[in-house]
Amino acid sequence: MTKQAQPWPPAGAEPAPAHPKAPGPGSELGVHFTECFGCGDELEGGLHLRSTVADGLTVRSRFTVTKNHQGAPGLAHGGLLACAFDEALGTTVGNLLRRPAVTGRLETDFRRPVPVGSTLHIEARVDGVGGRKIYASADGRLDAEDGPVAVRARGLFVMVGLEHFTSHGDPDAIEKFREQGRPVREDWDINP
Ligand SMILES: CCCCC/C=C\C/C=C\C/C=C\C/C=C\CCCC(=O)SCCNC(=O)CCNC(=O)[C@H](O)C(C)(C)COP(=O)(O)OP(=O)(O)OC[C@H]1O[C@@H](n2cnc3c(N)ncnc32)[C@H](O)[C@@H]1OP(=O)(O)O
Repeated sequence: MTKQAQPWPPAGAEPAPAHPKAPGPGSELGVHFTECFGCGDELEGGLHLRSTVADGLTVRSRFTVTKNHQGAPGLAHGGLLACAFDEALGTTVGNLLRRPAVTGRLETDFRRPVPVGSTLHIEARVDGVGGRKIYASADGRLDAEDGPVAVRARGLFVMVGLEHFTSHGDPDAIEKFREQGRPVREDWDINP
């Protein structure tokens, strides 16, 4: 049986303009939570992904693969590459639309091996919105912004209210998150 490619974003999705208070081109997005495995600076073995707004609805992220991220000897583990894309897509959605959202679905295509020591340059964009659903996609290139594509990903994010985090998360960690003062500021649209 032939598998039919599904349109992306799906029919019915609409273009999603950046939030009026979204950080502009050239803005460094920083760490959203210091204990985050994707971007946090407190975890030695974390991915330490760093992100910068490019233009429009695009964010460029960088992640250097270390020995902490291996699957096969000397090569990145696919699950950790998926984590890097979850982070890159999530930070794109969160910061540009300024709505709390969580990953509902994440698809990854692994096209080339990613060696330890290489840097993955991930370009992510918001493709559209339909109701509470946000569609985003990203390409990851090896060692340069115009390097060969190693990984591609698509994510479906679902807008949630703050209660998603307060009712399911750890109160102490949430308190630490609040004390860090980021990224929930007055200019976020909190209630979906
Ligand atoms: C003080 C607290 C902190 C506040 C934080 C605030 C801001 C965030 C901060 C910074 C942002 C910056 C950076 C972020 C960086 C990285 C982000 C990483 C993101 C993650 O790593 S996050 C962890 C993994 N993630 C989860 O832990 C989610 C577990 N999950 C659930 O919590 C529920 O499952 C939920 C909420 C997803 C939906 O549940 P729900 O009950 O609210 O809504 P429902 O089920 O009705 O879905 C609504 C519509 O989405 C469609 N839909 C849902 N899932 C789908 C799927 N898989 N495939 C296709 N469609 C799907 C339905 O079909 C329906 O579509 P329709 O409306 O058309 O019917």
